[in-house]
Amino acid sequence: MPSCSRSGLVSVKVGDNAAAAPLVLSLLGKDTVILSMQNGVDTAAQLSELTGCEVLPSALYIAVDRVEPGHVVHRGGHHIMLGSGKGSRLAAAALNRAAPLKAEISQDIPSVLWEKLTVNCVYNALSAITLMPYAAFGETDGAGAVIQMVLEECRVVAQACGVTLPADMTQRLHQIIQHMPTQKSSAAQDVMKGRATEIEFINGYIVRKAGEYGIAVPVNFTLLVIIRMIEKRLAQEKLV
Ligand SMILES: NC(=O)C1=CN([C@@H]2O[C@H](COP(=O)(O)OP(=O)(O)OC[C@H]3O[C@@H](n4cnc5c(N)ncnc54)[C@H](OP(=O)(O)O)[C@@H]3O)[C@@H](O)[C@H]2O)C=CC1
Ligand SMILES: CC(C)(CO)C(=O)C(=O)O
Repeated sequence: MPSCSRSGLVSVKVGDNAAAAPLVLSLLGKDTVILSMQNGVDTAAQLSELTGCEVLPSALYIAVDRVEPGHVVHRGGHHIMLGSGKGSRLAAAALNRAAPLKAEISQDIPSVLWEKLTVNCVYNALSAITLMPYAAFGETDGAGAVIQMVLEECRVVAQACGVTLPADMTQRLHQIIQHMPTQKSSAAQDVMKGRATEIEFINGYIVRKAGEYGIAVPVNFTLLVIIRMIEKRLAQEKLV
């Protein structure tokens, strides 16, 4: 018999985990399963450290945009992959009941999270810099080549970390454009709202890991620094 009866979904931006941790803890029941609905490879582990509780990681292929308070637009995708662990079956069942989603449990969540990280490395920064939806990347001369360069850097770093990205990753990236063409990345939404992005946990993660292994990742590094500059400008604009 499963021993967990409730699921708590954490979907604050990763940078807000520390601030949100006391609230998360105050809402926990004895059997609550915490599910991180956040991007990034190690963000569930970070939340687990902050709360002292087991946190299930997940990878979301669901494009949403909170266009105003209380108004969320779904722009495509309906797939969630959960890590396996205490309460994961109940959490997946609850998600499948609550919304027209396809929640599944993966026995190899590190690979799933690295694949999702690669999707985010490719699309989040490009969309945040250009403020364009994913369809634009399929239509812009040269964008495909940039996407491929980001992917190949991620592939080498993933391999150094012990994860082999799927051989058909280029096609998988293309499918993202097909499944959510009108979506602007969560990072683009942050920029449009004048907020800090999660870039340090996306391309920034690749750059840090690449540094540990002595791997050159110039394209990811360039995207990271451009977003840092945009964030700096947004922060300065808030001061005036
Ligand atoms: N948007 C998308 O399509 C996707 C997003 N993700 C991931 O999901 C996560 C959430 O992203 P997204 O939904 O876009 O982010 P949003 O910024 O739209 O939503 C974050 C929410 O967290 C709330 N929040 C912030 N700080 C706290 C706090 N200390 N206590 C309680 N609530 C807090 C915010 O409230 P307030 O508005 O009042 O500040 C806001 O409602 C991210 O990790 C993102 O990478 C993954 C896949 C797709
Ligand atoms: C699924 C996707 C790519 C949707 O835009 C996302 O994870 C994000 O925007 O952060």
